[in-house]
Amino acid sequence: MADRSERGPLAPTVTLRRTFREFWPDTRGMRRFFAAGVVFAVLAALCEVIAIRLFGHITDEVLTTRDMSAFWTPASAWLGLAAVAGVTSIAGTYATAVGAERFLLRLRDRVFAHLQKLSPDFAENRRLGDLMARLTDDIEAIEELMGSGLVKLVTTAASAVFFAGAAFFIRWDLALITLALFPAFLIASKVFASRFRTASATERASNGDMNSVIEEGLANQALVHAYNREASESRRLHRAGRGWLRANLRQAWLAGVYGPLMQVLETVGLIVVLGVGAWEIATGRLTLGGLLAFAAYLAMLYPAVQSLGEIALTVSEAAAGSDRVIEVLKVRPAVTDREGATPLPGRSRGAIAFDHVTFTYPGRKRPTLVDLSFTVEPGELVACTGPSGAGKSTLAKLLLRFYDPSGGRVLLDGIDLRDLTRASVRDNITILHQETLLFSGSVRDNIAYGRPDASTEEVMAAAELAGVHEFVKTLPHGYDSPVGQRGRLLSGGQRQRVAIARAILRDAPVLVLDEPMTGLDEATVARVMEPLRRLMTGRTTIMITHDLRHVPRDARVINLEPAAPPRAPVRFRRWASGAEFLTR
Ligand SMILES: Nc1ncnc2c1ncn2[C@@H]1O[C@H](COP(=O)(O)OP(=O)(O)OP(=O)(O)O)[C@@H](O)[C@H]1O
Repeated sequence: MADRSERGPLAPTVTLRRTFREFWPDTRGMRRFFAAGVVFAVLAALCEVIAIRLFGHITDEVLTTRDMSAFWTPASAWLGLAAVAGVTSIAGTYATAVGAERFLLRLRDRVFAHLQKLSPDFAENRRLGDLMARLTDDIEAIEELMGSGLVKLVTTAASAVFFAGAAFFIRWDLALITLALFPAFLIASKVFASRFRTASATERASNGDMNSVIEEGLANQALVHAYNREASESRRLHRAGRGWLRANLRQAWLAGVYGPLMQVLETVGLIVVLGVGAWEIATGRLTLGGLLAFAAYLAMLYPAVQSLGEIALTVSEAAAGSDRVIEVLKVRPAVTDREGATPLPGRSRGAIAFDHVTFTYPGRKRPTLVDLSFTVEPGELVACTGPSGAGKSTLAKLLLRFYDPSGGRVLLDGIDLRDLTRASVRDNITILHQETLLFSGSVRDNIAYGRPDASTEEVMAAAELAGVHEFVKTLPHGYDSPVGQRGRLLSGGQRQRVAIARAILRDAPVLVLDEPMTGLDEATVARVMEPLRRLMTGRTTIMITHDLRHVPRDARVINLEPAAPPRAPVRFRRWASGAEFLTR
């Protein structure tokens, strides 16, 4: 069998201006740190300019004349300047780091908060490792563009101006000759920057691919072992790693060629200066100290110009990261609170109605639900059955407003869910999923997840009702025992009972059970059933299940058929046993 593909598509390229428009507001509050970084770095550069001038002075006044008495004053000044340059440089680096780290924190928070607003299906349909890479490495790349990169750009440009200015001050005509090389610098960096951007985009995407393979492989390790797929998973990682390696080598090659090319240009400049300078000294228009200082300014100026070119490469790399983050930020939540939406007044009575609901998933052509109508009275238990793919779980997603119907209405207490705030709808509904969802943390943390303010007594009482107490007694640290990643340290039945305790503690008036018995054996089902009945008591319950054996006898049964347009309107038919079928 062929191995699964691990390559995700490259994110669409966005312009630098769009990147700045998107992220510049996030630098609010940090700009003063970046400004301080610039000021200190510029001060340090100024110190260097003066130090070189002192070096020229010492050459002419001490070395050429061999007069030691003229040495001490400029030498002490030079030392003082070096100390000032050191301190300002440290201050600049630290201020920039403070701004950069705070910006990173804010940006990560923002992107994560955005991801949290998207429908849960979004994360499920994406490769988690790739999403994680966007929240870590790609965000760092954006910081390099907007924060430390910008500081570097301004300070390097300022240094270049200082060194060029000082060179002009010594000999403007000589400086003009050397400046003639600058266009060559700029053309070279432009040519390299576009290639570097393509290589960086590939490298970013490959990084996401590798993360995805590692995340999936570790999360599904039991499946990998059971199916003897260790070697193929390793091959997948190797392939993703090779993609990353190729992209990195391409970057290294470009950076490697770029450096020496700049050096050649730099050397040409220096040789021209020395040649012309020697001739000027011979004609007495320039001192040796002047020429050496000029050459030293040039030796500082060229790396600064080279750095400017390198910043263009960093910008390319950062832009590739920002493309990937903007791609995620552009995804709009499937559902938002409409203007004027109000919270549900008080606790819901638990009256639910689906009124001619039609629903098509975004990006799908065929509807999943067509013209579906039914009601559930307060406190009633309704079992929803039907073949796989009929749309049973979709019904739960509409009730929790993960999506809005494409046609018709879903009502809670007679109010269209779209007129209510999402938070108040979800506060009144608890869902128990097919796969019990637990966070790594203690048993207590997981039970209190829906009500973090609950007292220990309340947690214990819920645990008692859910049958958690009997197995918690056997755990080494009782309620403080860790449940492991996704609750893997507990058995399936234990996990389900923790989830029931969590639901009992939350005490919402509406309960949705989405195949809560899936994967449990008969003995475990029997143990879970009793706590489940306690949970259902007094609540409106929709129980989604394949298996009618788990449905309590007093339940009204709704059978959902897969949508097959064109369809006739939905109507109920009495079933011999008293249950009802949804038919079309
Ligand atoms: N996020 C999604 N995006 C696109 N289509 C989806 C999505 N989730 C479900 N579907 C499609 O909607 C249809 C109904 O899915 P749903 O999960 O509601 O069925 P179900 O009746 O609960 O099935 P099962 O009993 O197997 O869990 C399926 O054809 C499925 O492929």
